[in-house]
This record gives sequence, C-alpha cells and structure tokens, in this order.
Amino acid sequence: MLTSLFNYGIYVVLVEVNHTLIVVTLYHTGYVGLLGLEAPSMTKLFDEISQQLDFSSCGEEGSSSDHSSDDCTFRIRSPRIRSPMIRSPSSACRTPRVRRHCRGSNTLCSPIQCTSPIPYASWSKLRLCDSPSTPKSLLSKSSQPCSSTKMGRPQRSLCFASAAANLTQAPSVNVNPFTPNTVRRNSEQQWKNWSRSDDDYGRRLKHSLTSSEEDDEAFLPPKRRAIQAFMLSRYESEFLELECIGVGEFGAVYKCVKRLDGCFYAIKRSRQPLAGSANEQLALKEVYAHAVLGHHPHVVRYYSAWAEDSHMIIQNEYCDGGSLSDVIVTKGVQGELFKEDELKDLLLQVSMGLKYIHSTGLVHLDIKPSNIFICQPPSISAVGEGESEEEDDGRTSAGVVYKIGDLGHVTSTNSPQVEEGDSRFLASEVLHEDYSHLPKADIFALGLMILLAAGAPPLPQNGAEWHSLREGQLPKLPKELSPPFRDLLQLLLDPDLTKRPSARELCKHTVLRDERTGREAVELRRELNVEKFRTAMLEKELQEARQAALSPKQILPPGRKPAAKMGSLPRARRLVGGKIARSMSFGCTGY
Ligand SMILES: Nc1ncnc2c1ncn2[C@@H]1O[C@H](COP(=O)(O)OP(=O)(O)OP(=O)(O)O)[C@@H](O)[C@H]1O
Ligand SMILES: [Mg+2]
Repeated sequence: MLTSLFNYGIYVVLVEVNHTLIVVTLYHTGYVGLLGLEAPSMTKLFDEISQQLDFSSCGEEGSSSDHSSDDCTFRIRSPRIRSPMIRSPSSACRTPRVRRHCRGSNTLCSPIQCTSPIPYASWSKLRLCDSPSTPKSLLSKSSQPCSSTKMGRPQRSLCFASAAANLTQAPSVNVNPFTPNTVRRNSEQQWKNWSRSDDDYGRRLKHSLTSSEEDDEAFLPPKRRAIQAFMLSRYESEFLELECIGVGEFGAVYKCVKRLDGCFYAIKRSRQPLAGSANEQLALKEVYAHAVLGHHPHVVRYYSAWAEDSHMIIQNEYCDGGSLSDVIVTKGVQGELFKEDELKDLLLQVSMGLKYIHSTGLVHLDIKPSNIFICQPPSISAVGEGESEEEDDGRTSAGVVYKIGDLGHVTSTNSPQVEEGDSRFLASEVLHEDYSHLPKADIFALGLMILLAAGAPPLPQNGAEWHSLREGQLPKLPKELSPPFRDLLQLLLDPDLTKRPSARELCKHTVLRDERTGREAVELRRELNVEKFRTAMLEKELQEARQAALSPKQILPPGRKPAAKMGSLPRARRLVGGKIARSMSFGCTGY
C-alpha cells in the first residue's frame, strides 16, 4: 500500500509522539493528512517503509520538476531521520500497556488532533489540518476529465486510462464479427494505415470509432433524437464516408462503411441533381438492371438505392482491388504485362458475367476496363486446410475475381433503348443503329478490352484507326499471344457479328477451359483416390464387425467388456488412416 501511495506522489512522514506513531501524509498538491497509528504497528510499518521505499535521493523519476527542494525535507528518506525515531527513549516504552490498549484493534486509530509537537516552521510548511484531499478523493479527482493545467504523473496516467476507457465504449460504427476474411484483412490493414496516417478520412474514422460524442446521443430525450435523425440524410446517418474511389461521367463513387454492419460498400452518388435530367434515366436504368440481375459472382452486387436531395445514391458491393483500368495503368507504369493465362482467366470470368446478364435478356453496352472491378483473393491463411482454392464464388487459381459493374447503359434485348457507351469500345453495328444482335456488341467490347489488357496502345475514339479496328485489324501487341488465343480474340472482333462467339460459347471455349479442365481433372482424380481409400477403410471395419458378431464368446483382454449387441460393438481400431477424421468432406469445385 505504501508503495502505491508513493507511486501516486504521496509521501509519508512518521513521527513518534507519546507511543503513538503519527503518520503525516504529504500530497504532491501541498495538502497534508495526519493519522495516528498504534504503537505496536509502528516497527512493522517502519520496516516496511524502509524496505519498500527508496530513500536514497529526492529526485526520483518524473518528480524532479514537480517538487521543490523543500519537499525533500519533508520526505523521511534518510537514515538520519529514521534513527532518532528508533533510538528515541519513548520508543523503548513501546510498552505492553500501549500494546494492551491497542490489542484487538489492528486498524489505524482515528485522525489525531492538531496538537503535535512538530516545530512551527515544519507545521507551516505542512499546512497541517488543511487536508481536504484524501488518497481516495485524489484518485477520484484524477479520474475527472483532464484540464489544461499541469498535472503530476499520477493524474496524467489516470487521464490516459480514462481516454483508453473511452475506446471501449460502443463505437458509432459497428465492427462486424462475421466479416469475410478478405474484408477483415483489408480493414485491419486500413485501420493500421489510418492509425498511422493523418489523412482526413483516417481522422474521421478514428474519431468516429473513438468519440463518445455520438454515443452520448443515445442518452438524448427521444424527441430530440427523432429531430436529429430527421435532419440527417440517410447517407450520413447510415454510412461513414471513408474516401472517394472514383469519379466518372455519372458521378462520384465513395468507399463507405455501414455503421450498422461494419462492412465496406461502394456508394455511387450522382454528381448533379437528377430530377428531370437525362442522367436520371441512366441512373434509373442502373438501379433497374441491378434489381433484376440479383446476385452473380461476376457481377458487382447491388444492395440498395435511394434519392437524396434529388441525387441518386446507389449502394454496391465494394471491390477492394479497384478497377481493371487501374491495374492496366499500374502494370503499364511498372513495365509489366498480363500473362496469357491471366488474360484467358479475365476473358473467361467476364464471359461468365456476360453470359448471366445476357441470359436475363439484358445487355451491358459499356464493357470496358474501368467498368470491370476486382476482388482480391483472401490471404493464404484464410483458406482452410484441405480446401480447394477454387471455390464456387468464382475465384480461380489466379485468385482475383473480376466483376462487371456500372450498369448505367444496360438495356433489354427485346425493346432496346440504346444509350451509346464509350465510343472507343463501340461496335460499328450499334453506331449504325442495328440493335438486332446487341449481345454481340458486348462481345466486341470484351475483345477490345482484352487487347488493352494485353498491352495494346490506347484505343482511338474515332478516325481511320477506329475503322480499321472494326474491319478486323488487330493492333500490334508488345508480346505475341499464342495463335489459338489470338485467333479467338480475332473472332471476338469479327466485323461479321454472327461469327463472334456468344458469351455462353466463350464460357465453354477450349482455349479458355483447357487449363481449367486440366485442373479440374487433377482435382477429381484426387477426390476419387480419397473416396477409394475411405471405401477400403469402411469395408475393413465392416468385416471386423461381422467377425465380432459371429463369435460373441471371443477371448477379450482383461478389463474389456464383451460387446452386448451389434450397435454397441467396441470401436474397431482403424488399421489405415487412423489419424484422419471420418467426417472429412471433399466438395466439388468449378462452375
Ligand atoms: N463497386 C466498386 N468497387 C470499387 N471501386 C468502384 C466501384 N464502383 C466504382 N468504383 C470506382 O469508381 C469509378 C467510377 O465508377 P463507375 O464506373 O460506376 O461510375 P461512372 O460515373 O459510370 O464512370 P464512367 O462513366 O467513367 O464509367 C470506377 O472506375 C472505380 O474506380
Ligand atoms: Mg463506369
């Protein structure tokens, strides 16, 4: 206890008066407390002080600037002061009488009167009897909010603890415990980055997670809360905006965290008020398309949409790898190229998304790198043992998932209302208003997109080059592709749209599926072997069980009870694969 008092800047002076030990407590604030202590406890207490406190110097850590030299004179530190007390004549009279008097009372005596014979000079310095601060009240004072005034070390540390305690209060953004590993890892990394960085979003998120201001709102009267909620926009009340991740023709896209579920979303907000504008139709198209398309691994997932201040707001899945356009630019800067396998994978995945879109009677009409979004693979540790890396969520060996987004130009094949997309990717038949085979316009744009990813120079918006591309002349690539793959791309850009493969055909195309088929074959062979192994084990167990059932009077080792019936047969020890769990399952993969 003494040590802890000492740590809080409380110093104790012991003076013996008439067989009673006076404990003078000096606080760093200048206040002094007096306590009388029974004589029998005196020696014990004194010894404890001698052992636990360092009396060697006045300037212990953190206190040198906080204490004047006067303070040192009041701290009983030196043996010089200690000795007289022990050698004091009255100490010899630590009498049985006194002991008897105090026997049965091991507690401290009540505070004594201010009649101590301590010299006046010392008393005046001690400001005796002027001690409103007990250790307890000091502690409670310290836990009050920090003021700007200079504080002693104990108060500082208590304020810090109090700030830390705020962190544990309910944050204004929930943390979702079931977040998929990709997002969690990303959010952890982001959190670390934000914690380190001083950028505005980092500050906002940190503030939001640590501030108790918003939590205080929970204690507002219901009426005031209702007014506040009414004044807040849905966007502001439901989401915390983290950063702007893209600006396009339609508006800006923000990365946000939803306060309720703690997950990231991409929120697209129209730049200008939409009411009555041409963009209103585009925005509505996007919402209609998303709503009809539902959920597919290769289409950016839609969650919700609403209008606010006559701006359209669309809440979509957040793709942590950004857009394909970003990746192409980054690779270009780093002098890297997609490998042919990666290009095939990209083509296959986007074809799968298109196959789905086309199967619902819709066409995208704005396929281009900035509208293909990427979801990064989960960390290696997140893939469980024995799990295939190729899951049914569309992830392939390469890891990333490509998703078709930006459905602002989607229209139906039956009654097309074509809003031309980016002219660089526009098929010539659409320019000529031939809407009879619109899905093939998506295939044409897809072919150009793969060429860009393969390192083709920027596409022309018009002119001779634009036309030559539509006449089937492929641009020169920095690295030659294999002839079958190149032929396939040539087919995608065929001026005769009927020759272009459909998305469905592309998904089954041997050039794209060969590798995947090979991987699937290996996987299937592995599964087959496992099943054979399990069958062999089961047969062996069955055989043992049969034998045990046929010879009930078999000789059993001592201490082992005979099995009463088939159902309670002793569990046969597996001779093979004893360490493998029997419930192990091996799911099928692929699409
Ligand atoms: N779901 C998402 N996940 C991650 N980033 C996204 C997402 N949606 C959009 N972005 C980012 O925002 C940019 C613009 O998004 P989007 O294409 O949807 O808007 P837009 O206004 O239609 O743009 P544009 O007219 O250029 O196609 C994208 O290129 C991308 O960088
Ligand atoms: Mg876009």
